[in-house]
Amino acid sequence: MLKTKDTVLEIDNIVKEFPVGKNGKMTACNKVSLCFEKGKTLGIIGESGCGKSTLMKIVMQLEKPTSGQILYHGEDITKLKGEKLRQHRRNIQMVFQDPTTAFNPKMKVKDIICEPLLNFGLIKKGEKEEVAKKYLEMVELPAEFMDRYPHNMSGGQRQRIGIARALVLDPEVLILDESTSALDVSIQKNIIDLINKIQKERNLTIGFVCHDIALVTETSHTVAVMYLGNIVEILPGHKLSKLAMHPYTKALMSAVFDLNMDFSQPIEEINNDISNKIDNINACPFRDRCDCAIELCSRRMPGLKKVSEGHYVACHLDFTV
Ligand SMILES: Nc1ncnc2c1ncn2[C@@H]1O[C@H](COP(=O)(O)OP(=O)(O)OP(=O)(O)O)[C@@H](O)[C@H]1O
Repeated sequence: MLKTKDTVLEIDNIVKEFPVGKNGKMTACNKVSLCFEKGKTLGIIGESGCGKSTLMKIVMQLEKPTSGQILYHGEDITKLKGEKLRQHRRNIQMVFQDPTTAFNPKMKVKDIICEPLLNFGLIKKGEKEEVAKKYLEMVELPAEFMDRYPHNMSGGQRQRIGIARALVLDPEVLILDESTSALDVSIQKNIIDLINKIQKERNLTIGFVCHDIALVTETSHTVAVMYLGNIVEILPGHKLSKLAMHPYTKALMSAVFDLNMDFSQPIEEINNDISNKIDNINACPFRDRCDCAIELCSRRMPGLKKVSEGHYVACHLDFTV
């Protein structure tokens, strides 16, 4: 995935290893490179344990990478420390899966929304009501909600407060890590519509991590497919079902879109034992589950190759024939 003049944030060759046992290690992200474009949504999909959240935590500076860089407008933010890092945090904000756990239950909505601004000394206490009203309006909640406590709200309403709080510092990039997964389908749709609306209004750049492939397809301009720490395919979101080429992406898609699927049969589970698989850097990580695997797949890791504009696949199969 190539950097363009509109690239805001670049994940550059990120490796994240976690220690396992006494001397072992597990690679949660293996040389991942991705670009976030101004005003666009980059969706990241893949089964549980493939490394999506770890990657987003590195982007958010909640985890340090083992190697690689995160470039925000060309500056490596993994090297930032102290006040520079604190100030940088305003640029990239995150909405968590369950905002309830992130909120102080003793704080009123207006305090929750305004806390980041007060922390940065950007408003005075007397301005809280005015700011809370503006942001409640943005997330389509009535102004009276400012005096409520989080436990007096529904899950969807709480998530709207989470979005308001994340946007109050006017970040350029918003990371949504399974931010709608805990909600009912109809509420999910409302939240996604709201995020799409805010994205257009603010030209917001979004990173969208989600299990729901249909939702990602609908929302993301570009989708990156992750398997055992590796990006195996990158393609335009709205063409995901039509253009998917990597055998893993196709398997994911068929599990979602095949209406003739026999649901009485168990869906094949991901092998979560990542540790001994991913560290074989001389092989394709998907080879053991791939019906199309050839001899080369066991001895060489395929790199991402461009197959058409905005479409990259990491597979030894020849897609030109
Ligand atoms: N702090 C940690 N220490 C050790 N291993 C970790 C740590 N954090 C994550 N992992 C491992 O790294 C791998 C990737 O985890 P991660 O949470 O990034 O996956 P994910 O794709 O976001 O999964 P999910 O969708 O279930 O949240 C997993 O095997 C996980 O067990």
